[in-house]
Amino acid sequence: MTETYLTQPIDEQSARALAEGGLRLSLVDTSDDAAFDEWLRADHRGFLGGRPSDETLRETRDYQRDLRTTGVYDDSIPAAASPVGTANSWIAPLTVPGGAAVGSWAISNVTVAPTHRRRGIARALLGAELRTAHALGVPIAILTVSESVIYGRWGFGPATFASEWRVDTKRVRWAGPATTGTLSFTEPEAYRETGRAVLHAVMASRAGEIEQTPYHADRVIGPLKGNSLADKYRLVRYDSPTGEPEGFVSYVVKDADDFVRHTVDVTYLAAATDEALTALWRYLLELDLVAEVHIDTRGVDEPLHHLVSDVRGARVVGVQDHLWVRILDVPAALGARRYEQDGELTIEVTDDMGFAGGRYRMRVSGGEATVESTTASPDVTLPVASLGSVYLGHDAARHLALAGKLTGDADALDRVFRTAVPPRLSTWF
Ligand SMILES: CC(=O)SCCNC(=O)CCNC(=O)[C@H](O)C(C)(C)COP(=O)(O)OP(=O)(O)OC[C@H]1O[C@@H](n2cnc3c(N)ncnc32)[C@H](O)[C@@H]1OP(=O)(O)O
Repeated sequence: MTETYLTQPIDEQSARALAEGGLRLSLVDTSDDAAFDEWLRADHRGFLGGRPSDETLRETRDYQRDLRTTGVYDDSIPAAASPVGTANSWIAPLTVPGGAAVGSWAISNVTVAPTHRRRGIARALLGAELRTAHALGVPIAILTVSESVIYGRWGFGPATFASEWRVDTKRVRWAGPATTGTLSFTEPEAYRETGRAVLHAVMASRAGEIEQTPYHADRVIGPLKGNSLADKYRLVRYDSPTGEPEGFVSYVVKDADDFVRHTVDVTYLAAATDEALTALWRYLLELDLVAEVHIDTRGVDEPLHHLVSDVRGARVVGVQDHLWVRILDVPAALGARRYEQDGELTIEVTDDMGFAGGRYRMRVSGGEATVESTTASPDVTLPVASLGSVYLGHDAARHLALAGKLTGDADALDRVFRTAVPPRLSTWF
């Protein structure tokens, strides 16, 4: 599969659509440094980043050569070698309820040059990604988004939500259990391998998390090249009483006018066990010379309110959509996860793009589903984006029904699909 996804030819339907507008869709040869650098520069520009240095380009090339890398080119402009559209993709193991890792088509770095916006380039790129994934038999596509208004039209639904916190550490006291294990400072270079293993355990432990590529893992363990705050990064590891590495926190301390009121901006808190989670939270809350801890991309069930003396000193300042899921193969996707309640349900899925539409009978027994096409009348009818929203266990069916994005017995759907622990994705990709 790994090789196929890299070499699968470019999607003809999108190539034709773009050619009609004088544009060329092409896979980028990532072993050609000059061509890849042009793609990386366009990608940085698309996300309003600075001009990447040679050092940054070299590092990114090394990390990202084995991703499927697509560019859209306008051969009529002077800078024809610089793509006017970018996207990349790879197959990421997505943890689903029950713990299986389902190879999912992860799409990232979708950008279109502002000089070429709203001509259908993103439409062509997304269509190409989804048709390619479907052709290769990948049952699910996933992405994280810059704006939540874009991807619903291609059948993606928000499947996990993330919370952002600001904690007044001059106000709260630790009210959790006694903490165990050892905390110590380390350096990213010394900790990479261990950190990646800890991340692997974190990602496998929760529906909604994905296995990290080396690039994404290293980015949260420590700063990559060109990070303007690199000298401010701190990395603290947690090891269990028996010496097992089970967590880490990476963070930046922000300068303050008042020396006793610094802000700590957490890059990533990795906790593979409850003991690691409590020890690392306690560490953050008890830092001297710090008045505020800021952290985002936590689950909606982050237990912080119960770990502090003063609940209102730990504020959730935002909750927003995070992982978006697009089901491409209903029987494969529904059959891959486990369910916490047995039952039977007939669902009718509508899909404008034609990948997942149909009527399916689900029989859940012992937590496992068998899914077959049926002609029986449906209990629930929903667009594929709504199926993506409930797939990982988020109990959204009632809200989707309220919004007109699902009809029929929403409670029955929630009963079968929801999980006691809500899904979470704690990283960006
Ligand atoms: C997975 C990721 O990588 S998320 C990152 C997305 N990228 C960014 O945010 C970078 C900055 N933005 C961009 O590069 C571009 O504006 C993109 C990629 C978002 C859109 O590219 P375009 O080529 O202009 O989009 P395209 O012309 O194909 O539009 C397709 C449809 O999406 C709509 N659309 C596109 N962008 C937006 C937007 N930002 N807000 C609302 N609707 C949008 C279009 O109106 C069009 O709608 P239609 O289906 O009703 O016709």
